[in-house]
Amino acid sequence: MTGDAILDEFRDAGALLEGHFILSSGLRSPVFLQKMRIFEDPVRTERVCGALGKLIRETFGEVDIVVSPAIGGIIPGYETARALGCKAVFVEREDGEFQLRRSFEIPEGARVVMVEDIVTTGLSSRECIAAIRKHPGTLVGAACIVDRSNGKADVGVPLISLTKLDVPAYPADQLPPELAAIPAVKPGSRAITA
Ligand SMILES: O=P(O)(O)OC[C@H]1O[C@H](OP(=O)(O)OP(=O)(O)O)[C@H](O)[C@@H]1O
Ligand SMILES: O=C(O)c1cc(=O)[nH]c(=O)[nH]1
Ligand SMILES: [Mg+2]
Repeated sequence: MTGDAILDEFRDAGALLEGHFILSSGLRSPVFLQKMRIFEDPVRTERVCGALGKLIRETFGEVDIVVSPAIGGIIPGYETARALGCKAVFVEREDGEFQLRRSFEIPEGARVVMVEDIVTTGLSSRECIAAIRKHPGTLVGAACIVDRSNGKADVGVPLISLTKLDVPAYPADQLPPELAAIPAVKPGSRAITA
């Protein structure tokens, strides 16, 4: 699947949003990829994650476990694992920090790939990787559907993506006037409390 075909999936799903968004990192952007509009469609999700699984196998070889960061990573992690024929587990926040919970295990000798939906700064990926590294198992690399950092994010292991984007993201105190004029919304789950 080409990078353009991936972006067409986002367009066709109504997942390519324009407005004023507060990203997980706190940065602001006029563009948001609402991946859940992809994941609401199992057939589209199978197509996209099938392509990610293929790229992972070509790049990293056989994999035993996919680990993803909740919430956004859970569905693509599961579907990519299905394409790879391996297990899917996820990390979730406990006191703000990603942890492997629910009796999930990453045993000694397991070949692990981290699967993220979207990478912007790479912060969530690095946090997920830090949680993975508390367990035995060998992290062979990281993969995402869209890399909004255009290849600039450093997650500490090789990161592959189905497509790269170069979209603006600004610190909150450096907004261009056209963005400052629009009320900001925060679609993601970081810092949401019960
Ligand atoms: O590379 P980063 O700067 O970390 O940004 C990307 C992260 O932001 C989103 O998650 P978010 O924390 O918004 O929550 P979600 O997974 O529940 O959507 C997305 O799912 C990635 O995990
Ligand atoms: O950086 C983010 O938080 C982010 C960007 C994006 O386009 N989509 C998303 O789900 N999260
Ligand atoms: Mg996320």
